Amino acid sequence: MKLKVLIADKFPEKYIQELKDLDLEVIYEPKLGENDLPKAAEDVDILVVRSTVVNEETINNSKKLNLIIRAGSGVNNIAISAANKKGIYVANCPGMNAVAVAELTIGLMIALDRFIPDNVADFRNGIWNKDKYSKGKGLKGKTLGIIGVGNIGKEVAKRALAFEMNVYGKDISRIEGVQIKDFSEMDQLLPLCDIVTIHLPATPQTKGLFNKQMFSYMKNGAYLINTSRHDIIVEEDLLEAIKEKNLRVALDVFKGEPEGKSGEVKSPLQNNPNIYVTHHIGASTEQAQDAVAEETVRIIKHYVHSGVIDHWVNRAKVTDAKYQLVVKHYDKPGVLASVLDVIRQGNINIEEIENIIFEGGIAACCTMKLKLPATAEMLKQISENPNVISVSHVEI
Ligand SMILES: NC(=O)c1ccc[n+]([C@@H]2O[C@H](COP(=O)([O-])OP(=O)(O)OC[C@H]3O[C@@H](n4cnc5c(N)ncnc54)[C@H](O)[C@@H]3O)[C@@H](O)[C@H]2O)c1
Ligand SMILES: O=C(O)[C@H](O)COP(=O)(O)O
Repeated sequence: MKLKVLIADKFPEKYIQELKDLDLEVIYEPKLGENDLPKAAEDVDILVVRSTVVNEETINNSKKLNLIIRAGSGVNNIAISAANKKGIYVANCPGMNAVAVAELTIGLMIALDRFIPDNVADFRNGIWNKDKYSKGKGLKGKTLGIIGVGNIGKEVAKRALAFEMNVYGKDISRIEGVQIKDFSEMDQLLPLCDIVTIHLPATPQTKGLFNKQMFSYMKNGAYLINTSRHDIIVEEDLLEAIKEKNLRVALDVFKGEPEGKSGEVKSPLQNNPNIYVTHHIGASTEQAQDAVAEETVRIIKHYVHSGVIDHWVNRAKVTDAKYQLVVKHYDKPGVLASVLDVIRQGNINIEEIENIIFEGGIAACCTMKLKLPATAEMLKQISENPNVISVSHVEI
């Protein structure tokens, strides 16, 4: 039976055809919303989404779902904890839309500095105002703080350096791959920045990070750009900070973003002259959408042909494994079963296991990560199997 793939978001036609060529049953329903998915994904093996929400109900209701691919970067629209409980893989396409988001970020930076959207709006309303709009500060030599220096943050850094800006960064990991000054504390970094741009994932640690306190560290009149996720900013605190400090702000994401691709929108940010909002278009260039779709097809192809999930995001980062047992053995039926039987009798849980065959198919090596140590007696029993070549056991 063919594997069934549901694509529940906009996806380029060329790549849908590539999936069909893999002998998969492909269902393309780009208009499905969060509430349609529990029924629509009930019977599919692979689900591909962009920002469409895959909630707990969709996951719990699914009968065969094995892989959810976020055709994009942020996976916060997927109920990962529910997927974990059912052993459903979640993967994404990291870096594939990074350039597109970086380009939008630079665009927003210039738009803020030169009041481009207001220029256009006035012109469309028959108003000429060279005087009012001739107050750009210029970007050269200004200090940019990049919060979250991952795939997107790095692309922003490269472009800002080409603009001859001072570029500083803050990340939980060491910043590598771009030559920018790495700050560990926001209260040290934010007061230096003329422009702050946020490129963080939405996680429990980043939720509400930009609150009253963070805004208190920012310079009067600084620009703030957020193209990541709305939850990182406390919007009420932002509105206060705009009043108090005359911050100027550009957002590609905001609270209450409509689920559909078109329709009405209502937000308390709407009538504030210090705020520009774009329509969550960071990733929406033809180049980025092609790159994301190509990567999605590659992930599916690799999974179908080898069972390997690339960019698997819900694999446990740490397990309870404390010991490693490596058994080299002749690759014959029943050898591994006998080793596993010894471990079972010792009531030890195997957290991870991998069996690799040497060229020629005669010998193999099985590496097991164990929760508890194997006893000397167990190791002796395993070694005594004539088909076992060697045994090693270490604490990890
Ligand atoms: N507007 C759009 O269309 C659009 C497009 C793509 C991505 N995004 C959003 O941008 C986010 C970033 O995308 P990316 O591709 O650069 O992701 P990424 O994973 O490559 O980079 C995120 C960086 O944030 C860092 N980080 C995580 N938690 C942190 C914390 N608490 N403090 C400091 N640093 C932290 C990580 O170490 C990493 O370097 C995505 O998660 C997504 O939400 C938006
Ligand atoms: O995380 C992402 O990749 C972006 O938010 C893009 O979202 P989209 O695919 O819905 O445009």
